[in-house]
Amino acid sequence: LIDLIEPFKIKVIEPVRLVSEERRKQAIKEAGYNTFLLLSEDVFIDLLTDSGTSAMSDNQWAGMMLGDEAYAGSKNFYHLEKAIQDVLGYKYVTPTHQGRGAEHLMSQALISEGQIVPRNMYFTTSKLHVNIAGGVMPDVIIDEAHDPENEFEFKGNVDLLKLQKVIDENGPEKIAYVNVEMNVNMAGGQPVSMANLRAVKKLCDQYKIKVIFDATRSSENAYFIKTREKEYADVPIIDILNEMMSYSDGCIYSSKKDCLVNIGGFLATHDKEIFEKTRSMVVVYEGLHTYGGMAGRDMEAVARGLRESTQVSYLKYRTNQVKLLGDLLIEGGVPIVRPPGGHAIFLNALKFLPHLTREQWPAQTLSAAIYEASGVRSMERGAISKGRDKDGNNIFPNLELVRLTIPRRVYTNTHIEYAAECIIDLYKRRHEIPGLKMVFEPEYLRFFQATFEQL
Ligand SMILES: CC1=C(O)/C(=C\N=C(/Cc2ccc(O)c(F)c2)C(=O)O)C(COP(=O)(O)O)=CN1
Repeated sequence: LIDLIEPFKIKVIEPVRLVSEERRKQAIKEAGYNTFLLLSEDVFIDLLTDSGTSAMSDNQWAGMMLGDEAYAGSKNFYHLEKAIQDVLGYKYVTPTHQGRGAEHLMSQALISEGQIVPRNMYFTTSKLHVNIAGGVMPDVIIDEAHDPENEFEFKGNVDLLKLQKVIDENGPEKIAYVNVEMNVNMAGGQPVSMANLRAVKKLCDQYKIKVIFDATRSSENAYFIKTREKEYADVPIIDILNEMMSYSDGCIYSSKKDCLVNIGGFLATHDKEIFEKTRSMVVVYEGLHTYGGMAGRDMEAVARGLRESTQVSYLKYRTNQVKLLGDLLIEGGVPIVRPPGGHAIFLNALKFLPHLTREQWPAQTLSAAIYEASGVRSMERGAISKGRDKDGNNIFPNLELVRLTIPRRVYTNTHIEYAAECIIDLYKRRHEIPGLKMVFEPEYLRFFQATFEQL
């Protein structure tokens, strides 16, 4: 039990309720079988996302009362800047309203038309911002990451041969930067090893190619380095993070995950030129360079949350709670991505619903069916999220997944057990689940607003 014990006691609660089965059937129909379109009040256990859904600590709430809402020079910005310098080791910080704000600035600052940004598997908003800036994002993740059953413990790693090939085929000047995500979301929350980060930087330095991290879940990645790379077993998380970030020129960071807050983002860098470029742009799109679309109180919460996220007792509890869900589902015979990720468990919808064709959207179908059966909300992370290729054809990735994303410090293990039990029950009657057809498709990031009907 010691591995699961919460390093906190609960001071404030928010009531949740399980609405009737009849209401759930109606609610998911009204939502067009898209869990993004459900009302929060109809959701019992919300495993849609870990983004912005964490519970803050009393230390963070106290910080909210200390918001310096000066337009310029807010003291909370300097607390945020200091926290980033201490925890991540970057000297320069540009605040943004959330991760997408940082992705927008970084892409616009570093990418010119036709350039290439190789990345260890795509992320939806990251890829879109690269495309908007005129770039393309080839996938350079290791092959193991595309195999849901492969148990390699660093499935987020960059495949150095694939990266070398992209450089050789296009020439280093065509590479805007190499983009490395930590605890790769679309691969199942899979970490990158320190050895791999070091090797990527070494390769890029040979060609003077910049390395930009997506450090959004870097605290959880640091914990996996500490527990899976033996030379780091006795190294403090903050030192592991500093070393990780030393293998980059800068990062974008959505604070809404590992920083344990409801809103916020930033861009941080060692490189004064990148800083000057993004700092001059932030005033166009986000706000002054000392608030970037956040209130002073929110910057204070991020500063305190970033430091809290490096506590081993917290990271141990957090990642073991995710693993608990994975272990229960494996015990129940449910096909999931292995090994369990840092922030979520991903169901393999192709194996869960083998009677459906890809055009019946197995992951979308499963996500809707789980809500109807249990009031648990999950997220489609398969072909609907992947979208269409440049010729407008649907892409059907190997990973047709449903993400069960565990918010930080929110749910008890009883909630986790309830979710597992319901999904195992659904698995036993999986052949009864009908497929879906898409009836509305928006232009951008279709998974947020597309609607479906049951076949
Ligand atoms: C690794 C990375 C992210 O995970 C991320 C966000 N993630 C979300 C929210 C989300 C985003 C895109 C979707 O297709 C999605 F359905 C859900 C999530 O749930 O996982 C962002 C962007 O950070 P912002 O959300 O603060 O702007 C940048 N980088």
